[in-house]
Amino acid sequence: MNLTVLGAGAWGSALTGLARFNGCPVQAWSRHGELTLGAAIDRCDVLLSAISMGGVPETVRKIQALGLSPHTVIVSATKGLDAATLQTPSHIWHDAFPQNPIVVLSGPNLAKEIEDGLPGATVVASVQATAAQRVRDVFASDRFRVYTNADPLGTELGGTLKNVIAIAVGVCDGLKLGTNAKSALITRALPEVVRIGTHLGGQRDTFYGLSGLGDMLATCSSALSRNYQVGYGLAQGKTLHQVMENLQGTAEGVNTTNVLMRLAEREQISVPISAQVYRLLNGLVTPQDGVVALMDRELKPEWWADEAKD
Ligand SMILES: NC(=O)C1=CN([C@@H]2O[C@H](COP(=O)(O)OP(=O)(O)OC[C@H]3O[C@@H](n4cnc5c(N)ncnc54)[C@H](OP(=O)(O)O)[C@@H]3O)[C@@H](O)[C@H]2O)C=CC1
Ligand SMILES: O=C(CO)COP(=O)(O)O
Repeated sequence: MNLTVLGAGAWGSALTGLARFNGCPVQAWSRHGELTLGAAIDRCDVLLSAISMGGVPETVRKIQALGLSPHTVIVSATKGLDAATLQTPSHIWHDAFPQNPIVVLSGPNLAKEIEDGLPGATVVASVQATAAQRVRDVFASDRFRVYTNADPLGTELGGTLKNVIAIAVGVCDGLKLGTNAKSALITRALPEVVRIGTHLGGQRDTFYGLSGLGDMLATCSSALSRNYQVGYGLAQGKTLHQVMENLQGTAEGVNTTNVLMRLAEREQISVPISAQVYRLLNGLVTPQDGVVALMDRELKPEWWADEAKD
């Protein structure tokens, strides 16, 4: 099975390494490399995109113009939301290539740990089980367990929404608010992610699995996470511009937060934690005042029978 990986950033490189470890022939394409996009997509069985969200629509358009075999399985490993359409990356791929099987790959996968050969697990999700299984077999090894799942949207949204929460948790740690506060924040963020994700069409159980809770725990508990680093830097009094200038790689949560707030307003979904992250990123609140706003919220039962309530 021939694999082409689009994007030679941290995640694309780690996934290329995992496939090569399994003996899979891999071509890695990046816009600055020597391999042309035409040659990269020619005769590939699996085309995996690890391009950051901002580059997905442009790359999809280029591949549409070149033409892609309808038999090629497309794998989206991007965790973001498109600012123009408010869509997920796999939706953009599906709209452009409706004949092709689409698989989402997402999980608690800090690229650096995978590059270091540490054990980990992920989810490959598709409405076409055989496509998910083919992708599983490309990446699964004794260092990387790959689970299949039939809910690509829920899998993708879990990986995307946790980036917003990782910014909030970075703030919490940057302000040295303690382990109790951090545990409360992550735990209360979970129903928020479930509320948004299920409203948008993901299945509830998916958000409690590897691609939901699993990825939230990884990203919120590691200083390797770029999104966590954004929150941490803001809590130290840096401006967003200063934080982004010094960041190694992409922190999708910044763009995702802005897109999420537009979605939440349009769909009337209550997102109290994400709303404070939005206000912080847009200079409408200080980190300290964001904490006060969350602590001052009306007291309520921990669980509502109606999950749409916060
Ligand atoms: N790093 C991680 O641990 C993980 C990351 N992800 C997700 O994977 C995605 C990529 O992350 P990561 O690899 O870390 O980010 P990086 O910043 O390291 O790499 C981003 C990649 O996207 C490419 N790219 C950006 N814009 C364009 C464009 N217009 N056309 C073509 N290529 C483009 C970059 O190319 P160039 O180098 O030429 O700029 C680069 O290869 C993100 O959505 C992230 O959330 C998911 C799981 C783990
Ligand atoms: O998605 C990730 C881990 O699963 C990587 O997180 P960051 O993008 O915050 O580094």
